[in-house]
Amino acid sequence: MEKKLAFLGPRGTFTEEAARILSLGQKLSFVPYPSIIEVLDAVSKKEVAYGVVPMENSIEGTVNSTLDWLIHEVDLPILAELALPITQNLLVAKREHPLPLSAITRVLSHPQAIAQSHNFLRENLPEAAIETVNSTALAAKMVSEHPEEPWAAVGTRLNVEIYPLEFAREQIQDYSNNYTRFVLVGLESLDLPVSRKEKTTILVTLPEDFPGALYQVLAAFAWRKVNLSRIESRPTKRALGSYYFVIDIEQKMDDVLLPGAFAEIEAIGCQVRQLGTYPFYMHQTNS
Ligand SMILES: O=C(O)C(=O)C[C@]1(C(=O)O)C=C[C@@H](O)C=C1
Repeated sequence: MEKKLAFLGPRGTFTEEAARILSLGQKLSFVPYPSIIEVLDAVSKKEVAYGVVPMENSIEGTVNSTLDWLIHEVDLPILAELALPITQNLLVAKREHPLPLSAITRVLSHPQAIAQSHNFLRENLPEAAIETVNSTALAAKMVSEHPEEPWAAVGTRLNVEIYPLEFAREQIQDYSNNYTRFVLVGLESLDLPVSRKEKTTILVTLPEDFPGALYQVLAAFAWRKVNLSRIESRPTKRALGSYYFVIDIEQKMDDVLLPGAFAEIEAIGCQVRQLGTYPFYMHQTNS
């Protein structure tokens, strides 16, 4: 039986696009789930073998629900990561006479997509009500199902092929260099293409009342000349002002350097949890 891969649905999300690129050449059946949390839970409960979810956008930053669920609720290794260029478009239902922008009363999309097109929406549709939903494709589907309403969705070009929609305006994102990083998670291994870039992500908990602990964590990598590309603090949810640090390391897990750095960090009372060691891919074009 074909293994299943869960993605943030419905059909036509950026996440589906990322999932298809990440699993190229594999025989997998794709299953849409209505939210990021449901994707991660489906993998954790082994309803599916793999899941793909968005992790970070270059304009809007971390997708908190992904990171928090991976930290607090499930124990799923990251198997691969893909950076995909994102272009947002204003989509309306297909109709006989084009709908002028000034007639649009409601704009629907995923909060990240709204945030990526904030200036365009403020300048061109100042009167429209902005409403957030679970994905860009859900917004597109809802707009296409109500052709009689002057509504618009912010979403991918792909949606125009899937739903009866047309472009009201193409390329509406506020910055042209718009990328989102997606992660593939799963409890089973997968044959992935070799990549020139490998990464390791860890979660570090600092001891309480230890002045300079974060400095010492960073020092353990610095003197080994290990490159870090991200350090992000997320609340532990246990007390106000108590944080985890999520650190992206620009190399795969090895036998010497990283175990040495982790042991040094643990020796000062920190906890280290590996979230994955995986290949990183960069995709240059999108649909
Ligand atoms: O709604 C979608 O199409 C998604 O795949 C989600 C998502 C996100 O969560 O960041 C993915 C990429 C874009 O940054 C906007 C939305």
